[in-house]
Amino acid sequence: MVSTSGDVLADPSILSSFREELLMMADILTPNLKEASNLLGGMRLETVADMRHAAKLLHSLGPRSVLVKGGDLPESFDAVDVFFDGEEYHELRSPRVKTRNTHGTGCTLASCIAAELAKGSSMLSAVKVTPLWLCMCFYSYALAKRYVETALEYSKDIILGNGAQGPFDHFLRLKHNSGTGVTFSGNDLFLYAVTDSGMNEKWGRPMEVAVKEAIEGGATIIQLREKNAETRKFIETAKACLKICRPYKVPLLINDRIDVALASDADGVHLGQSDTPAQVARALLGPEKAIGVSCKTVEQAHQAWVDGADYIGCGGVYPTSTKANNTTVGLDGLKTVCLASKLPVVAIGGINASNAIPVLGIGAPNLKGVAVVSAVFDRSSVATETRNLHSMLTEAVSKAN
Ligand SMILES: Cc1ncc(COP(=O)(O)OP(=O)(O)O)c(N)n1
Ligand SMILES: Cc1nc(C(=O)O)sc1CCOP(=O)(O)O
Repeated sequence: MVSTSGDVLADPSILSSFREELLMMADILTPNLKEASNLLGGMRLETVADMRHAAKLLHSLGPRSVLVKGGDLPESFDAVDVFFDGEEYHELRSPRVKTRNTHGTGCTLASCIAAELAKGSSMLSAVKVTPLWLCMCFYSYALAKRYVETALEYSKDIILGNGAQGPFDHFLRLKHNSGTGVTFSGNDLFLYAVTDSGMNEKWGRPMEVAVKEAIEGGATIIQLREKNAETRKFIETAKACLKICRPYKVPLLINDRIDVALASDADGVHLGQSDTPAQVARALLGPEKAIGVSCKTVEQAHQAWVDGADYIGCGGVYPTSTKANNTTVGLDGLKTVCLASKLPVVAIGGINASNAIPVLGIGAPNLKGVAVVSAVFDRSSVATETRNLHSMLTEAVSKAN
């Protein structure tokens, strides 16, 4: 209706249609201060308390939840938004990004919320208007706000056009990969090789050799899983392996250790349920690094998505002797988690060339591949075993399509 800079984008005659027809159909209403004021007959909005009052009044007009955006609130150093779901208020604050490039932030935020809600649509329609639905709306908003903040920060110094405001850059994620040339996608999970130093020692192979052979055999992503390495040695190993992975554009993730991922500029981390929460990892690593989370249940898979993870690892599919006391979820457990997950999934646990095909055959489109340790690293030739597994998986997938 009205841009943050004050430009009127729709004729005031539209207000009555908004109030009488549109608002009661809306899942969420996301006015900026000027729009909220217009919808409420010119009410003055100068403080966060005013915004809370406005959110409540707007909610009474029909939308299921309201987000009053305070990006241009005069009395605040922070960007404060007020979210109201009819029962509870949430305030989200973030430092104001000093930039003229704010054109389109409101539309982007709303589109991002819509996209996040759409990604969860099956669960939304299943639970209808329950508290969980309201949570979904709030979390969609929180993810959208993080995206907008990151894009604003990324494009704050761009000089484009002569207007009072400039555009901000929506495509940062496509362009910005810290210059590494590696951007994670779900398809990277196809053949996930997870290292094990004990197995390397047994076969007399340095880690770098094992990683190189796995990549040459067709591994599409590597995870360094070093349970006993000293921190400095772990960082050095990670840096050495990154030199091998980068030319192939194969992402290299670090198991558990965010400090090692940061110090080595690895492409991300894989976290278990008792490790650093993914939400904290995301805040520490930023938006470009990949984050995977181990999940055995539907609830854990939902939380991983909410926390901003990029994929989940689900297992143990079969019993394994690589990880002590690991609970097996079986093919049925894997399928249940996959069908509930909005993130891509990689299956793990006891998978090898003799039993991988039924895993890919469970009938879950977001199951993107298998993660293996002993099937490739506890073998005399890592390259040969990886190549065999890769060609078997490729053949199985092409037959299924
Ligand atoms: C791809 C993938 N999936 C699951 C795991 C297991 O991680 P976690 O639960 O943290 O257990 P440990 O690996 O730390 O023993 C994984 N590493 N990779
Ligand atoms: C590291 C790990 N995580 C698992 C889980 O179920 O989350 S199973 C596992 C070990 C997988 O080793 P292998 O391929 O040799 O069975």
